[in-house]
Amino acid sequence: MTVSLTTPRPLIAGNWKMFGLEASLDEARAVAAAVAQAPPAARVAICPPATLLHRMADALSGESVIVGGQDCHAAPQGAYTGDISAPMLADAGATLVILGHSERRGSYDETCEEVSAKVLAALAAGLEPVICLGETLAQREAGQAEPIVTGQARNSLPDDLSGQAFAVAYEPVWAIGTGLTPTIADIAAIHAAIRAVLVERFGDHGASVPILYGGSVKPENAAEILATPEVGGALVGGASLKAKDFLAIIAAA
Ligand SMILES: O=C(COP(=O)(O)O)[C@@H](O)CO
Repeated sequence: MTVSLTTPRPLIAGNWKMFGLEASLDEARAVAAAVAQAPPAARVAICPPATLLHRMADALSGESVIVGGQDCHAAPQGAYTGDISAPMLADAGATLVILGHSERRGSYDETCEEVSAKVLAALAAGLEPVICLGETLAQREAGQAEPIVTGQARNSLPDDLSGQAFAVAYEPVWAIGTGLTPTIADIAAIHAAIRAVLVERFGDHGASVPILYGGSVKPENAAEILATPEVGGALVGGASLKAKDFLAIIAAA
């Protein structure tokens, strides 16, 4: 991790996706207890399914582990069956929200423009958006990874983000849940390209926005990935479901 005076603490966020019932709260409690006992260098977040959000926020109230949502609608309320709005996430105790995850871009045809609108909705509700970007395997094999990801960065981030707390996550689609990861050189190259877009768009503020890496982050590879230039944290899927694994990744930061 390249840490400069303007670099905030790295962020290690667990995305539980559609996993977790009441009993899973014990894993979150175990993470919070360990973080309280030995405060890590990183900020720590857990993003459970919406059904657990309120209960997890209550269970972790007073702890330094923050709780986040996995998506939100761009409107604050309305007739949108099955959706959840940013003010609702905040009301349930979330302080952060993952937006534009490839599973949503892929399964729900979410466009960059929709993601951008959600970013504004999240900020208006006081949430810190974590905006996901990433190329497919076909795009990488066609030599298009960098233009695809920088294009997503340009189009998924609204113009006026000055002074706002947000983070970006580079998550190659082909690395999610597969055990595959890009080379460290490839991660560094894409992170540098994202950084250039952030600086071009937001000046000094863009220089300090954390850029997380996500995709098959495990205890075994976390230290090397987190030591890569411009990697400002990790967005962790499967390995965040077990406190032991998630804590090992947090310790690597
Ligand atoms: O999708 C992600 C990566 O999942 P892994 O199971 O860690 O490959 C990322 O958003 C974290 O959920």
